[in-house]
Amino acid sequence: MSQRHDNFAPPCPSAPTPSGQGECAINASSPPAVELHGITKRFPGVVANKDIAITVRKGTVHALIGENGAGKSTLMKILYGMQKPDEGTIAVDGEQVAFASPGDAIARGIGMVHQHFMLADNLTVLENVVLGGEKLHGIGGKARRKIQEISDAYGLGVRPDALVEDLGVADRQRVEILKVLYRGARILILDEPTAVLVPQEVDALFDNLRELKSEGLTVIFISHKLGEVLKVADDITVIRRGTTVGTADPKTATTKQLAELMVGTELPSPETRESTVTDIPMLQVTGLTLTESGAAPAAPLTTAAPEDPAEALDVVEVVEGPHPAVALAFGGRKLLDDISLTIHKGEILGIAGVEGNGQTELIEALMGMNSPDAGVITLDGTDISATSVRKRREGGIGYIPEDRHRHGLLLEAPLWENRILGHVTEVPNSKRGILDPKAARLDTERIVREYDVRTPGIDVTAASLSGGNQQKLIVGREMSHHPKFLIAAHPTRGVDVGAQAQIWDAIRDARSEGLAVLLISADLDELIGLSDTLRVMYRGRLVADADPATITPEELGSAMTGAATGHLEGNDQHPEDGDAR
Ligand SMILES: Nc1ncnc2c1ncn2[C@@H]1O[C@H](COP(=O)(O)OP(=O)(O)OP(=O)(O)O)[C@@H](O)[C@H]1O
Repeated sequence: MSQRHDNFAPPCPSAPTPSGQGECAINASSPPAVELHGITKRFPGVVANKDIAITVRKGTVHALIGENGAGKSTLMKILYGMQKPDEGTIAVDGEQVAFASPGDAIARGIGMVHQHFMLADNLTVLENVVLGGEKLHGIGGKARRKIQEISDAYGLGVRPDALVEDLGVADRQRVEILKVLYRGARILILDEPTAVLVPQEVDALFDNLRELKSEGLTVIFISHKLGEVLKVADDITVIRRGTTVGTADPKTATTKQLAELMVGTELPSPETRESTVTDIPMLQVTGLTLTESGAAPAAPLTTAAPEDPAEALDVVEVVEGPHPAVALAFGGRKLLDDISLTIHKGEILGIAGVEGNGQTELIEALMGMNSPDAGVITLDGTDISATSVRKRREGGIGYIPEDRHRHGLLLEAPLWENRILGHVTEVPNSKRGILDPKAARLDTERIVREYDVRTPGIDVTAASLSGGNQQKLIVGREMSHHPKFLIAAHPTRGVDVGAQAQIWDAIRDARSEGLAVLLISADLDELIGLSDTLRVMYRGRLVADADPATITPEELGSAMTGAATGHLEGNDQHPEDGDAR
């Protein structure tokens, strides 16, 4: 497959070129916002960045794309002072810089918004923004005025006194953006900013980005969503296997061309194949209810390195919350409100919903990680409502978690131990109840091969894999146990287009052999394309059904924000939901 296309130019040279030479032409009077030249970064067994050259023009939105493990995050961490390059130079606004820490980068006007938001829920927007930046504008009236001023200037619509826990995902993201602007950022790095947004929210974010660049700010963002990249970027740099392979012009390039340049394959489509839904129920949930103060916190799998690997590789213990009657007496908010659903053998049931509407609690209830106040869960005809996480896993539940760092991996453990995680008693990890590291290692090597996990070996830690490669390892592990029922939460989040197709294929192949799947995804194309049945979750309730064959992402997106449209088969009276509300 050709690596270069007519629309692609070689990487920009480090020095500004005279005008009239395509995308690299930069107004000589205005130095580029960022110039990276000859950046090389090595990790044991891996060259993450190799002689990278990128020129980011001031006042533009610059997209960084590339397959999983290509080196995008490493490069941005270098620009933000989180990591030091082994070789190469960085120039900001035409001046060479060397950052020892993010503090140095912030002082030079560089801000980064991470994929995982870092706001304190129980504080207000104002408190979150000033936290750690008290010296800038104090903590009172001056800070408030500054926040309002920034919010108005860039159309962010942020309310200083709102409590962060009351804000949706898109609002939180705007607070994060405001926070870096408050600290004086003129160059913003956004790491996969649209991964958690519905289509309408993506459009609003892009309006904000346009606003920022019209004020002369520069945005660099990492994304795997090529359609969005073409919509908002002024320049696109493609990274492949650690090095820049070209820049693309969003005015003329297509997603197909970008995908080819990135991974050498065509853009996959998640369209559902022929239906394989049977009438045999695999998972049945009736009347599942969970109130806020009764919700048990979901403990992490464990992050400390334990002495006994078998102990570490087992799954969480449930922490009991207060008695349900106590919780109700205090009038807790319902996180799950009388949820009933059935997933049949061979069926993928997709749940659409803005994050924070009960999806996490539903997953935790199905896995046995919280204690619902009421409701019955049966798996393949057996009541599992009161069984442990381990028993549910052994009973055939596969689990691709929402948060792979909290619930999917032991970050400091090697890959082969992560392959055992959650399946410690099962073949091939154990033989007659005794751990079999040799077999587990061999099987890890198979998963690495089959799922194309890019790694120098199976003894490196999970933390050293790129985000997408961590995801491939988890999917490979879960599918290897041939579950009866799979909880797939954002199964392709952070995964490049090539690996995405592979994960979709793995799920669909297993479905055609009878796997029942609960699919939760913020990627509405994926949700619509893969699901046989769609339900919409809003404020802890399943409020509507939709037909994946006819619904559009936009229609689904508005239903998710609570405004069910006529295009949905509005479903206050779904047969399984009990009384109409
Ligand atoms: N701290 C580290 N130690 C060892 N190897 C690392 C470390 N950080 C990154 N790597 C390796 O460097 C390479 C580039 O990783 P990076 O996270 O930059 O990729 P990426 O393009 O951001 O991928 P993704 O799209 O999956 O997030 C990968 O092979 C990764 O395993």
